[in-house]
Amino acid sequence: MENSVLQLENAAIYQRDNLVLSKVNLTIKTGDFYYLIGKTGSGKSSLMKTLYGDLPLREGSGAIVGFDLNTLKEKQIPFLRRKIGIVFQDFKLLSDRNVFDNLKFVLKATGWKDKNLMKDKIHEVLDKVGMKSQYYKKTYELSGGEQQRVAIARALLNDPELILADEPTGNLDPKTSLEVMELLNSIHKSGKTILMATHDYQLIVKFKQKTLKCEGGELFEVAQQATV
Ligand SMILES: Nc1ncnc2c1ncn2[C@@H]1O[C@H](COP(=O)(O)OP(=O)(O)OP(=O)(O)O)[C@@H](O)[C@H]1O
Repeated sequence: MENSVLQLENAAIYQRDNLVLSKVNLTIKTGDFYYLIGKTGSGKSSLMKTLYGDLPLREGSGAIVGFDLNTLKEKQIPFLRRKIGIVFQDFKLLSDRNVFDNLKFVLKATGWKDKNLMKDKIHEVLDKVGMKSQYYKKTYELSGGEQQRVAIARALLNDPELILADEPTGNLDPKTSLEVMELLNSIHKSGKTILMATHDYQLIVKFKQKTLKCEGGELFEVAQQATV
């Protein structure tokens, strides 16, 4: 489909030999924001991992940000990950270096060379997440919410076509979760496409978006949650 960034057709999602989801049909277009919900063990993370090349797509067809998931080779995975920003529940920042160097590490690993351009880009993304003034801090000096902001900044570095966020508020208290969600919402409003797995009912009620549910080994779209 013309402006789709993600398309799965009749896909089956496996963890080793266990079939986790079958008959998955999904199209995400530029500018969409989808939640991915479902009980623990229902397959949310397995689907995400298949999308960023951590699990192979063995059945059905799949395309993401211009890559064919059926024929994706190991050596293409870093290039795929340059075009998607991934945000994890546990932030996955490097604790031995400061905020600036965490982001510089990613830029260097993805082919950036010019020091001034790297510096400008790092300050630009940190500014977007409200962390510009804390660029010199070690990541262990930051609160969970601040660490997740830096992780979101990291996901924005290469101007991704799609952001995959797997339980981004899972380690945060309710107030901080709301703040991080507001940030993701503003990033969406600035034109980014987001797929976000979450357990957090508070958030999906407050910030209504299109919602996909994993249940009974299948994936389907459900009505947006009504305000309670
Ligand atoms: N590394 C693995 N090897 C084998 N099976 C796995 C592995 N990881 C997950 N599974 C199984 O795959 C199924 C789906 O797990 P998955 O982590 O995708 O669920 P989830 O919806 O993300 O759950 P949660 O909300 O708890 O993160 C579960 O039955 C789980 O036990």
